[in-house]
Amino acid sequence: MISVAEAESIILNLVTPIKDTEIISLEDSLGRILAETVTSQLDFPYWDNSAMDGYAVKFEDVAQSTPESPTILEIIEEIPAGINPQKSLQSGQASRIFTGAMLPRGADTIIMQENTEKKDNQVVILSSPDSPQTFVRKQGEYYQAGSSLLSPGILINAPEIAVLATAQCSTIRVYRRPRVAILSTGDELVTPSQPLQPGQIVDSNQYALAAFVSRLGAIPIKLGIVPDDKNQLLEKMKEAINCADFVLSTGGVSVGDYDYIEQLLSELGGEILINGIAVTPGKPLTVVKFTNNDCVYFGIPGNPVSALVSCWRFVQPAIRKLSGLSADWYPKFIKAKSCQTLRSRGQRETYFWGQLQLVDNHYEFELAPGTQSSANLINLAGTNALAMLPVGTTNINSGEEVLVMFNVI
Ligand SMILES: Nc1nc2c(c(=O)[nH]1)N[C@H]1C(S)=C(S)[C@@H](COP(=O)(O)OP(=O)(O)OC[C@H]3O[C@@H](n4cnc5c(N)ncnc54)[C@H](O)[C@@H]3O)O[C@H]1N2
Ligand code: MOO
Ligand SMILES: [Mg+2]
Repeated sequence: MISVAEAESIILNLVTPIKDTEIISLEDSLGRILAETVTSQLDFPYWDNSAMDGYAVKFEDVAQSTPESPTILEIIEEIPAGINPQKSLQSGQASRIFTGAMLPRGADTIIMQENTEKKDNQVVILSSPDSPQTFVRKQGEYYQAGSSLLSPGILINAPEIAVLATAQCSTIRVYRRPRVAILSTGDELVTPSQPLQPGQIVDSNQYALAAFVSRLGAIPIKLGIVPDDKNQLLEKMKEAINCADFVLSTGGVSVGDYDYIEQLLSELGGEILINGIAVTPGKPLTVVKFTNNDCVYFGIPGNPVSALVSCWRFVQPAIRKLSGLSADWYPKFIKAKSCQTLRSRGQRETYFWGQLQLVDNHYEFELAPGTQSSANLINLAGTNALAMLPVGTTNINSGEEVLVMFNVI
């Protein structure tokens, strides 16, 4: 068996990022990966404008103002936001102005309303600003037209959408979404709506993995349940390999008489790169490459917790790289105080599921209550993190520090 670090590196080396792109609207861009450098022909701010409700003035007019010796200026214009000022300020004059409104020609300073008194068409300036340009947002201060605004390979979330909208990018070039085929294998499996006969079990993996794939911005292609029958499996596996960038099948990767996946992958011409990792849960994870069409096949263990932990630890970085993200592929770990004693045999990198919480300015890991068994998916709900004991560590006492992987979705 290979180590988790070796497996991670084999998997990431195997993955070629998607190159195909498509043009989509800004409205549809949430969760997509930008495929081009975005530049704008507009400066930002677009023009000099006011940061306060108040008066636009010439600094030299008001530089000596105090409550005892105020400056009185004539108000020549009112400039709400969205209006193009019509008048140029001369010495001794002010324009009434509001937050976000364009500065009139001749003005270089804003006096906030609280430091003034209005008398008919005059304003009394009661205090001096520190310097010219006070409360002026200068054109191009945040961004100059033509320079790079956003780089390819970034994930588009609310902040990026704000930037794209302000740059008037109504259409955007993004990488196409990865296609991930999902199939569940096992004679014992039924769908959540089928009545359960003795010995059967509901296929939870199909739904959990589809949700996981969607959360990563990829397209899940649910191919359903396939019985432990070599011919049917072979056909479904072929279909999966031909329709997707990645295949995630669950079950049939251990050593039982009905565990056919590895044998069938060889028959299909796949090159088996991983067939067992020193990790728990998830030991029998099998990773296979198909050279003829770039497809990567993940034979994921059937136990429901093993399936999700394998996805979080090994498939997630691979989908991130595949999707065109330029960085941020790897799982994220931080140190946290363990609220329970964690025990492992020390022979495999061991993952425990539970919740990471910020308590009084430090992170704590709360183990999911009940049995930590790879067949017990019942206590998975609420899981947002995995505590990890490396090979060689057999015990973390309650109150001691443990490494916690927190990008668990
Ligand atoms: N002699 C050995 N037996 C097992 C070993 C071993 O090293 N030697 N490893 C164990 C470990 S660890 C795991 S993990 C499992 C992996 O099993 P498979 O990937 O072959 O999966 P199955 O045998 O098909 O099923 C295992 C388990 O999971 C349930 N299951 C399967 N598919 C689903 C699904 N879609 N939704 C929900 N639950 C599912 C299935 O009913 C079994 O209970 O092997 C151990 N055995
Ligand atoms: O490794 Mo299995 O994945 O522990 O249950
Ligand atoms: Mg099995």
